[in-house]
Amino acid sequence: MYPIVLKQVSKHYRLGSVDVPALQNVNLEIHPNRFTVIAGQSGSGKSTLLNLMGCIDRADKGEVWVAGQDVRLLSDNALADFRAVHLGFIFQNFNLLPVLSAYENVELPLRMLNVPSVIRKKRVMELLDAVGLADKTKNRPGQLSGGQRQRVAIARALATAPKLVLADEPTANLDSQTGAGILALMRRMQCELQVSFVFSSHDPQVLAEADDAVFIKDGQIMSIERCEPNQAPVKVEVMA
Ligand SMILES: Nc1ncnc2c1ncn2[C@@H]1O[C@H](COP(=O)(O)OP(=O)(O)OP(=O)(O)O)[C@@H](O)[C@H]1O
Repeated sequence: MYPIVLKQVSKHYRLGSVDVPALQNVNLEIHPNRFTVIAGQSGSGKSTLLNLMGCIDRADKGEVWVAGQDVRLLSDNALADFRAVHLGFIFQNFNLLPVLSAYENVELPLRMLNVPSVIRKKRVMELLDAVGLADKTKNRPGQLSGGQRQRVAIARALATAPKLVLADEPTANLDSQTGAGILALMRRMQCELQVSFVFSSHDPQVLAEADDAVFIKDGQIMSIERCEPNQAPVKVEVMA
């Protein structure tokens, strides 16, 4: 099963009396357990696409299937619950709560799902250990470097064991060396936990790490390249 399927998806924004087309008739399948990068220039529609995949926003037209669910059928409340169970999110600005410690930030999604405290503690400590921050559990975001904050955000995104993590420009606010470390960490977590990662990015470093690359321009998919290990990328036909 594909973690995400989009069929003929369109999205417009209204800016006063002006209609802004952000996505037009997008057809896309995200393959499981891979790094998929949505690449395109500023304003091409990457964030809009990621927001629809992450059930943060709704399409005007077309079908969005996430983890086998047609998300059009879910009410706003059901959609929020669905997101909490099935999806993890990583943002370029980390979006950690500044008043909470690293431990509490990672614990939060588990609290929201009423996971018992003993299980929460085990899970949070395992994840903070996995991202190399076992000694920073009490630090607040303001007491961590940018790379360390993004590590906390990765641990938080994985806390509920989602099969799909969406990352909006995850390396944009990091220097290239720290960004490379973050990408390597996400790759390791992907392999160990069998998670699909979907990134939006114009960072060449991120694109170089992609298994699958989706190139978008003016709200339309221009091309898709899928790359098997140790093989040259294969261009696949974009569905009209
Ligand atoms: N809330 C909004 N209201 C009106 N227009 C919007 C809104 N959000 C995005 N747009 C427009 O929709 C189009 C796609 O925007 P989107 O943010 O998805 O692009 P992007 O590729 O993520 O850009 P960037 O790389 O700069 O973040 C652009 O023309 C943008 O101006």
